[in-house]
Amino acid sequence: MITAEALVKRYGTKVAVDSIDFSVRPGQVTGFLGPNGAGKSTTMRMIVGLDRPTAGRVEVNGRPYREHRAPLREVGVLLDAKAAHAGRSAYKHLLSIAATHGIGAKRVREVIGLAGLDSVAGKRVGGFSLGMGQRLGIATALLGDPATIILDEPVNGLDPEGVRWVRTLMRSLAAEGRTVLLSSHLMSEMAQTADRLIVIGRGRILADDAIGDVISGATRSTTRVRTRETERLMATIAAPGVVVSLLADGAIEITGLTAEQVAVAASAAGIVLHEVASVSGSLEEAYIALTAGEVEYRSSNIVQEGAVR
Ligand SMILES: Nc1ncnc2c1ncn2[C@@H]1O[C@H](COP(=O)(O)OP(=O)(O)OP(=O)(O)O)[C@@H](O)[C@H]1O
Repeated sequence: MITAEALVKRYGTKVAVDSIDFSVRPGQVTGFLGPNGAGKSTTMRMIVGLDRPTAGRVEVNGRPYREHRAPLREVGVLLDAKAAHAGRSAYKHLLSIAATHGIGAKRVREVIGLAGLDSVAGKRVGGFSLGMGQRLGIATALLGDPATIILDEPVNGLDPEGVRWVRTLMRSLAAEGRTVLLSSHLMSEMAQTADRLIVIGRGRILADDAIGDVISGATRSTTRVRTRETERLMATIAAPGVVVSLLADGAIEITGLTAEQVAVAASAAGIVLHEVASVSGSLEEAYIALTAGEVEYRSSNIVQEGAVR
């Protein structure tokens, strides 16, 4: 469990984290999202005692990180995958960290296997690809078999198999009752991995909820219908607040009525529907909507994607 109360970090006049409160619960994967410069890394660094809060507090399992007697066994962290000593082998790197924390060589071999590094364990870390470095970073985070795991962009540089591995690993760690906090800019991946989301922008919390509620709160659901009697259906369902758009593929998209309401109205009018479906928004749409006014670094020419209307 991670809890933050009125947590603030200022660098000179720059407010990186602006008095935020949140809790990250055990048994779930919590996604940490926000535009570049939103304050995610700063918050994660404060959680693990690498940065001192300007005000407020943040605790892991009821205590500030630094006050834990065996922090590596309490919290596993991946903040910078390039942090490993380049001249050492992966095995020696892990062994040296393990040795200073009273962790045995057996656990080192376990995490090497868990991270899929068996075949390269004896190779110099300096020659590792970005993906191998990420795997080593995750192995390091798991070394102390911690109850809380914090990973900043863990899938960065991983191939599709590696991305899936991280997803499965995070889900299974949460299923074991651990607390998992994960940042990523990959929305589709986050949508498949996280149970809850904390979204921040310019150091403030924009959303903190179950992922489905974040999406439904920030996007609108539409009803997608296909019929040979498009015009009659449009006349049947016409009402204030109901907006109908004809899509390029011949289907129609309706806002303001649920799929059930459309089906009932069509049935009462004797209109045959070939397709009727409720289409909810995506996490990417929700994220873009939530962070629209909060982006520090934005490209000047944003192309709107979407259906032809
Ligand atoms: N050591 C520092 N000195 C001064 N400003 C800093 C420092 N570290 C971070 N900042 C600023 O604080 C803000 C938050 O940065 P942070 O790295 O936490 O964002 P982030 O959400 O992790 O971004 P990204 O997605 O790009 O990693 C940014 O405006 C950043 O420039």
